[in-house]
Amino acid sequence: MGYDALLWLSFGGPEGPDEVMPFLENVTRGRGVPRERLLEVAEHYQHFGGVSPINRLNRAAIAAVEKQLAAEGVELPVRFGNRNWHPMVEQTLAEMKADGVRRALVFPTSAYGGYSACRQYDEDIERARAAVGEGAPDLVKLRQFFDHPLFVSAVADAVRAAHARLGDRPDARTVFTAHSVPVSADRAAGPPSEGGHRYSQQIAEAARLVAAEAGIAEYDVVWQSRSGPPQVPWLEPDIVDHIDALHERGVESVVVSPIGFVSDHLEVIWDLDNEAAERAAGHGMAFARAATPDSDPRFAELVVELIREHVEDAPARKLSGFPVAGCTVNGAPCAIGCCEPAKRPSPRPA
Ligand SMILES: CC1=C(CCC(=O)O)c2cc3nc(cc4[nH]c(cc5[nH]c(cc1n2)c(C)c5CCC(=O)O)c(CCC(=O)O)c4C)C(CCC(=O)O)=C3C
Ligand SMILES: [Fe+2]
Repeated sequence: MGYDALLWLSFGGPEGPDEVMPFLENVTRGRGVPRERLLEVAEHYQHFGGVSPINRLNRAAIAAVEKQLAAEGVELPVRFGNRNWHPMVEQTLAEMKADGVRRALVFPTSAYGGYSACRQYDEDIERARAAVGEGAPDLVKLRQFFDHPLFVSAVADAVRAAHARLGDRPDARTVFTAHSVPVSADRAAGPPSEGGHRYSQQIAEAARLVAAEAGIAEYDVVWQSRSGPPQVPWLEPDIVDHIDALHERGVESVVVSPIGFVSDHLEVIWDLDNEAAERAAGHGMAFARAATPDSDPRFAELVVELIREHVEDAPARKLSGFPVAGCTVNGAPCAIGCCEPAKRPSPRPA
């Protein structure tokens, strides 16, 4: 098929208490995130013994994809590399080169466009290839999949299951949440000629598709886990504030679907299962958090389908009218200036 491997490219997370601060420093290097925010987030990790579930979940998802590849008779070894923590993508790519890989597909663990969700993975690819230098494997990134029917149906079933846990109350409110980003980053998301806001538009579209499939007429789209200095505007409302607002409107039960994420990483198990759930409990509201799609068998099918679609040059199976995006070679952006990193405030006055 012209490819020697699949590189599973993810965010990374610490796997012990001593790894938390070095990990956080990698994530926030040069990004103007205040020290206080870093220390606060470090606390969240320390509640779990300094271990984020993200690496374990990626390894489990990779095992499922390996099984699916074998079942479909596709011979493609899968390698795991991260942006911010071990196994670091630079190291993985060096090993791939040593093993004779010349050309690999890349599956990034984000379904969406935007700087943090798409373009930054292109930068990771570029950085890793530069680090490996001469003879670095060519890397072809697979497309964004927020509107793929397998993604949508896996999330929709998880939302249905969460409603069932609350006893299928007709008044239960469905709330979709995704990682907030600076308003400036969302404005810059997508090809410059197409008006920006591609990240928030795709989140809204995925929520619409999931709600339609789950038969939910009314729902909200909100944001979580904002970072950065307080004076910089990020996408709002925040999930926790939104729970207050729902309570004030008399809503008594809520289902929260982390549609912006593929797995239960730390921002899901802390910011939702802890902070948002506690706020709901404080108001006496019933609360259920819908599962993320990575543990659904359809997720492995989705990954293999994206691979086949690419190598067989088959038409993209998708439910939205947004153009196919994200599939580029060796870290090139989708278009000149696409999802350009937003200008970030300097951490210190210049
Ligand atoms: C859009 C988006 C996704 C979804 C797309 C995708 O999945 O890739 C995502 C995923 C994740 N974000 C994660 C963790 C963190 N994100 C941070 C900071 C930031 N995220 C941002 C955006 C996003 N982030 C932004 C604009 C920042 C500000 C700094 C910067 O501009 O880069 C910080 C720094 C501390 C803080 O201030 O929160 C941490 C620790 C983890 C791993 C959790 C674990 O360890 O299990 C995952 C999967
Ligand atoms: Fe993040």
